[in-house]
Amino acid sequence: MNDFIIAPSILSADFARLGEEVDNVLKAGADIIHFDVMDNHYVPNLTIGPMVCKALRKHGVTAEIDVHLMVKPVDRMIGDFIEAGASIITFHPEASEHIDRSLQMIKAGGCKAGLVFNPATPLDYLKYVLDKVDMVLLMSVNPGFGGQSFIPGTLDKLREARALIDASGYDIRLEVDGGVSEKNIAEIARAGADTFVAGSAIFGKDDYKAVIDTMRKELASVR
Ligand SMILES: O=C(CO)[C@@H](O)[C@H](O)COP(=O)(O)O
Ligand SMILES: [Fe+2]
Repeated sequence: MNDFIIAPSILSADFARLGEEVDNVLKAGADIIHFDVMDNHYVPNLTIGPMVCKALRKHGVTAEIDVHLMVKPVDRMIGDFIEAGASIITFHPEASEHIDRSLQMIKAGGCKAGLVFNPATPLDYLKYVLDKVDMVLLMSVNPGFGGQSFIPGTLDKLREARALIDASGYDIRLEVDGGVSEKNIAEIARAGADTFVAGSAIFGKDDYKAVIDTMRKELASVR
């Protein structure tokens, strides 16, 4: 696994050719696949569920699948995604009645677990579960749609999250999601992120490899 992880969001892929799109973006140098699950309840949009995750595994995808649950309630979906072949499952703390239990369910199923913080959600929950999370995901847009602009205040929040993670001594990835592109990825990495979700910036272009190569070049200038 690279020090910096690039996680294309398939939300912006061509769903009619999803297997091929995932193969192409992995061939182009992506590290993992970001899989956005929206329920038209927690967020005002509806996307894909465990059956599609399972279909990608059946298609032959072996890369990690990073499932971002934007659903409420959370717990019923956890078992389904474990069974469907998810590698990482993250959820929004406001959407779970019992955050600690949801994290434990994910870990018990052999997946990595993470919490997702919306732009205006404070990081407070995190300090009580640092021993149970493998990933902290900061939303840099309000969840529900691809193609939105990066909210600049996320940079300070990333610095805050990075300090918390480093002080904890645990091995926790810090992921950022929303409006990430080759233009701002270096600045985002300097603020402390190590895992970068990008949907429209990659799938919105014809040459996925060219975008990912440029992102890696930008990241190389950071460390
Ligand atoms: O979770 C979400 C949106 O809610 C994301 O994963 C988006 O899919 C990112 O899309 P871009 O902002 O990179 O286009
Ligand atoms: Fe996402």
